[in-house]
Amino acid sequence: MAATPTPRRNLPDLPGNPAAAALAGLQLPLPLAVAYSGGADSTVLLLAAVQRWPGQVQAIHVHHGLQDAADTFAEHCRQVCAQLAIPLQVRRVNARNLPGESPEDAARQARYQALARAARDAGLKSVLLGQHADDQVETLLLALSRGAGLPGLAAMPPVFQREGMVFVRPLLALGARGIREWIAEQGIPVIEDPTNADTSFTRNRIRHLLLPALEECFPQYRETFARSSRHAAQAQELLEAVAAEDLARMGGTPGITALQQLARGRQANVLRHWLRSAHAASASAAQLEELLDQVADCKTRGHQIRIKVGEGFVVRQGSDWATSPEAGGPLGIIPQFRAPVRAGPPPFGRAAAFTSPSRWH
Ligand SMILES: Nc1ncnc2c1ncn2[C@@H]1O[C@H](COP(=O)(O)OP(=O)(O)OP(=O)(O)O)[C@@H](O)[C@H]1O
Repeated sequence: MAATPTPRRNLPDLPGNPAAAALAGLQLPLPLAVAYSGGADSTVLLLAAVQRWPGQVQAIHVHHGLQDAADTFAEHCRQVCAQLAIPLQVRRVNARNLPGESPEDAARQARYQALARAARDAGLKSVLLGQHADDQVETLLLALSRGAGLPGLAAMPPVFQREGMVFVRPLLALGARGIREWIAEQGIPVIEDPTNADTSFTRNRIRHLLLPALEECFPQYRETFARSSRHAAQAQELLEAVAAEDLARMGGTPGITALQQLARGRQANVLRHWLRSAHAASASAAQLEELLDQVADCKTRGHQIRIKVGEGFVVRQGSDWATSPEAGGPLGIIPQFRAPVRAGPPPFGRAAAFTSPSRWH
């Protein structure tokens, strides 16, 4: 639904908004959107944004259609935005998860796509998201609970691009409590998503059980955990750069001889990068270990490699044998993604058939 321009009225004076300081020094491409769920965090962000950039801010609400309450959420957002004279778009998405995909991931993917498109359609240049320091800690703990590597431990980036749109998370240094307390004092209604209390979701168990314990044990945990995430993000950038160089030296596809000349950790790094960048795929730790073992064992012409990764297979490509003499004779084989043997579904396309790495939060 397109944004309905509404006559601008003066916003109520709302001093002490904790998000105001977070936006004060920010220079962002304007006009911009606030991703407005109707919850406390994005409401506080929306209020701070319209005061920081008067006349340059619109709200976008994504109607997930997953809960019965979704219509009520959208209606709530309409009413608040109408009262504050903030233009609002409501976008409906199909957020149902595919087999093997988590419902939260599916909803998140659909939401970011809808936000990027809605912002672009309205000529907006960036989108602000309301995740705060507690969300960041929850994301880090979720990553730890899955045994994630550096990309997961880096948690949510403060700025990223998706579908050509710049997304910004300006509240990552703010704790949830200050936000909640401030909005409660303003008498501005906010949505309390009923699923937030449902402890069958791991994130909610972290919020309700772990964070209070962390608070007692390490009162500074928000800052220190965030610092660790920044270290992880920086280290990951370095690893990406090394992997890109290694892959470029191999001509864009990992050759076995070239891989064998690298230390095992560096092989893993370049293979992960190749899978992600060329195939939008990610290997589990076990799959990658198996692939590395196979690469190490690959010493004869007849050695086959065929390892399942995501929805596809990494195989040793017989056809590339003859075309890669520079890779060192018989071991110059290039493993590539290929469909499993002919029976069954048609060969996989480059990206679509593989599970994407979960980098979007
Ligand atoms: N339905 C939605 N429509 C638009 N933006 C959303 C929606 N759901 C979430 N977002 C954006 O993503 C951010 C993080 O989402 P999350 O699910 O953690 O928040 P929430 O608990 O639904 O709401 P809030 O963060 O506003 O309290 C929100 O702050 C908001 O900016």
